[in-house]
Amino acid sequence: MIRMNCFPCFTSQKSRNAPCTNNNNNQTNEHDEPEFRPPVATTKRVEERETEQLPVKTFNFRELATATKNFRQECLLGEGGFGRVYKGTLQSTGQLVAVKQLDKHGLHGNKEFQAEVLSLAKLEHPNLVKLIGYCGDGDQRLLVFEYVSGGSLQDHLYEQKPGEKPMDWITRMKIAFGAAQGLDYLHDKVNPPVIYRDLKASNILLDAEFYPKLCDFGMHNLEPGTGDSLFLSSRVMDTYGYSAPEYTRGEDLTVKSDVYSFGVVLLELITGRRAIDTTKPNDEQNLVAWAQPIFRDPKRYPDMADPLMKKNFSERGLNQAVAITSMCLQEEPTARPLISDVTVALSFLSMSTEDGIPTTIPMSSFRDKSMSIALSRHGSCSVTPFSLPRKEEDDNSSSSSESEDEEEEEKEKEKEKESIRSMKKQEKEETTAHSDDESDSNSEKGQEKEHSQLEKPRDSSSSVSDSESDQRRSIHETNATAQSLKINYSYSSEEEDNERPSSKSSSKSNEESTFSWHDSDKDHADSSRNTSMRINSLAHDDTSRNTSMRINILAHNDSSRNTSMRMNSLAHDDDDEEEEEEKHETRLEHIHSSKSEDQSVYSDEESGGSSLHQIEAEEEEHISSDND
Ligand SMILES: Nc1ncnc2c1ncn2[C@@H]1O[C@H](COP(=O)(O)OP(=O)(O)OP(=O)(O)O)[C@@H](O)[C@H]1O
Repeated sequence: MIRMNCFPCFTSQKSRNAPCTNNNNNQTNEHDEPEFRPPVATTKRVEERETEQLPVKTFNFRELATATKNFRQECLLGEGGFGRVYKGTLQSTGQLVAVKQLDKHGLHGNKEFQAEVLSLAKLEHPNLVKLIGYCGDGDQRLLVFEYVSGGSLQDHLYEQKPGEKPMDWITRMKIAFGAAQGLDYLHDKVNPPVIYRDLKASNILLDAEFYPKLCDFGMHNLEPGTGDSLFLSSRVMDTYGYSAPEYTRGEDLTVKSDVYSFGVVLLELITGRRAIDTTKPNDEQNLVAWAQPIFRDPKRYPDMADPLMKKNFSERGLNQAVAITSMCLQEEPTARPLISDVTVALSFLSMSTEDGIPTTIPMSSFRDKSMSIALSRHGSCSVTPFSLPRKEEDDNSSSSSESEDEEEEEKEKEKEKESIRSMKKQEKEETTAHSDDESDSNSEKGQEKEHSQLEKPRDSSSSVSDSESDQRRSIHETNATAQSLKINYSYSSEEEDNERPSSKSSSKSNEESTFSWHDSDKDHADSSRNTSMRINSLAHDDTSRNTSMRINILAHNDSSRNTSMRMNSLAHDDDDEEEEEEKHETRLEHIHSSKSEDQSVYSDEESGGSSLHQIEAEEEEHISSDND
């Protein structure tokens, strides 16, 4: 039923005839002339004021009725769980807006509504649809948002217009990156964190340049009929396919539930398949259920990709994206990565690598170990178990009390344990699944290693819009930060503990290392055996001596050769899991070689000790850090 259609006096003959573009894919630019301008005399604003200290306006109902041509059908953009959404033009400024008319079931009181609106208005980020204002006249509950002209991600993935080109890989990764940034803002930059609860492809809107903006965030308390099972069930149906397993188990939702939903969206971007598609055969209708067995079989990753992309993507990038996705879709919430870590990883994947420059994700970029563990597991980095300190955000924690630090560390350890448990569980499943095809499994390991190396971004020089350039600046900053990060790495968790900012400084805390990974990629034929890892151990001691150690990992199994350094990852012993988890650590121990002093063996015991990589280590001593 169409509501609020009783304002004929606000609609001129001209406006009746004027088309109200309700095609949300019409690429209308916000700066274009608005297509509808009712006569000034009939649309005089009764009231518009800035709500105290907040960039949100109150609109009266007439104003919004005018903007949407009395909520005419032709202005209807669509109807969702909250109510109908109309495209409109604010008469006072000519700005295009989306007016969301909240369903009146379970109507919230005016004060309650206002309070919700004010807290919504505080959420501002380039990747979130901006709330411009609201109307709470009488029993009206309307929200006015910026209009996003390009339609939703769902439209572009599944409801393409004739002649519309399918989205390419980089565009998809950029959309994922932008959406992750929006979510990261809600989870990490807002206090208290906002759980989105409703992340899905139809809630990711795209502007004319495919810049993503999340909508319907923070609206939980405005849901119609909250507490009314009839209305709740219709929304759950809509979100079905995106909801985390804990939701179906009746547990509380957390930020990690959003990470799960994000994983589903990422999977949709990669595969071009809907989260739920009832037109597909039974075993393919639920996207995650369909994808789970494929996650364990990297050989099948390329078949997973959206056929519309016609394999126009780097296989390595695909493998990394799938690795991130499968991590987000872990059954156990605590085993899923932080969205901030997903964001960092996607910042690298959303960079074009057409020039074939080897790319790097510094492990130090990740705040939580689960992401580096996941990427390591998918062969993106073999040197997982370095104990990494948290990123620069934690610098702020120096002001926190010691008990908070301890609590934080406990949580970290718990998360790490959970990740390892989850990995082991999955590894066991894989072992069972592949026990009848050992040779395949071996070749997979090789393939994973070959294709899943981490990528180094390069700057894009194309001209961009303001918002996009902001985003690129942000990408650049992220990368610059990541690349310049010095890892205070330690060889055991005890040592790591000693290196926490809150700890008393020790000589170890002054040992800083930069870590970069040069990938062996198919694209670089000759380098396929020469994955080179450069570790610059910068000893900031009184003599300012920098020790730079170069380690080349040669991807073959000849362990008998030339060893001077051994890296043991002690995280794998089924007999004594708890103890091993405590020992989750990497050791560098120098062992002697019969042939050469400058080569090493990297022993990855996590993979059953079967993969030994030759490491060539050359120690260079620099007199000053200037030489680095
Ligand atoms: N700010 C906006 N700019 C442009 N179009 C919008 C905007 N907000 C919503 N829309 C469009 O309006 C329609 C309804 O959106 P709405 O968010 O209410 O529902 P939904 O996302 O389809 O479902 P749900 O409410 O269950 O999430 C969708 O087609 C959506 O793309």
